[in-house]
Amino acid sequence: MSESPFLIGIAGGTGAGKTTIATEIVDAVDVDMVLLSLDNYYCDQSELSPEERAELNFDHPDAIDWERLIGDVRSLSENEAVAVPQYNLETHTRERDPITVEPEPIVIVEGILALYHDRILDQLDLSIYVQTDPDVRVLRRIRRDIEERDRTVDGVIEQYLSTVKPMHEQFVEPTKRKADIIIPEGVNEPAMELLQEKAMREIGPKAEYQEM
Ligand SMILES: Nc1ncnc2c1ncn2[C@@H]1O[C@H](COP(=O)(O)OP(=O)(O)O)[C@@H](O)[C@H]1O
Ligand SMILES: Nc1ccn([C@@H]2O[C@H](COP(=O)(O)O)[C@@H](O)[C@H]2O)c(=O)n1
Repeated sequence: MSESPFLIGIAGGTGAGKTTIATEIVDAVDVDMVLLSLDNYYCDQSELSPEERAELNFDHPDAIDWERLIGDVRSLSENEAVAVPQYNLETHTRERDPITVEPEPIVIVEGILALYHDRILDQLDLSIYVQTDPDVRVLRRIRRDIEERDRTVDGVIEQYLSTVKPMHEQFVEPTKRKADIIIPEGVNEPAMELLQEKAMREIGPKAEYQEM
């Protein structure tokens, strides 16, 4: 692959539907893609006790290992493979072994702060902000965190009020102004069709070139 991949950033509050949108684009467009989630780039906290880890603020930009993320996005944009860290959201720790990810014609970077850092933003060809009502997001989050992240209702509510909501207002929501496109309420058919067409248009000539 000689050309640079097309880089898409998808930001938005917790539970907005970022992962769902990214996955739908990957599934619907007949081109190989890399999906890079900011959830993989949380700093390792294994030196702390489980109780101390659970108290951390995971919604402040300092929670993210930006150097690693910025380096990996740059490597993928230069068609180099990367070793993506694997993060365990139940234990708040980084797994021992990363997973090697090969470059592909489309790279999607997805996470609450995907549009926060200028060194990521500068590399993006298309920036998207998913805007979903806070009450919808928090209801989705309660269900997801209990089912998938081994959390309790009380824990989710406490975390939401103490860090998730204030950090959203301070750091996540303002990145909406940096987005090329704002998608309301997560996955919706017209928006998905437009995004899929856009991805195909951008990558079409490269895909044809690859087949030669
Ligand atoms: N448009 C939608 N309608 C209903 N449920 C949705 C929709 N989009 C996402 N969800 C659900 O909400 C939860 C959070 O969605 P997700 O895509 O993981 O959000 P994010 O990545 O923004 O945190 C998941 O359980 C998902 O299945
Ligand atoms: N150890 C961690 C790391 C992150 N979180 C929360 O995840 C949210 C971001 O993920 P989304 O899929 O919801 O975008 C973020 O709001 C953090 O609070 C966590 O709980 N524990």
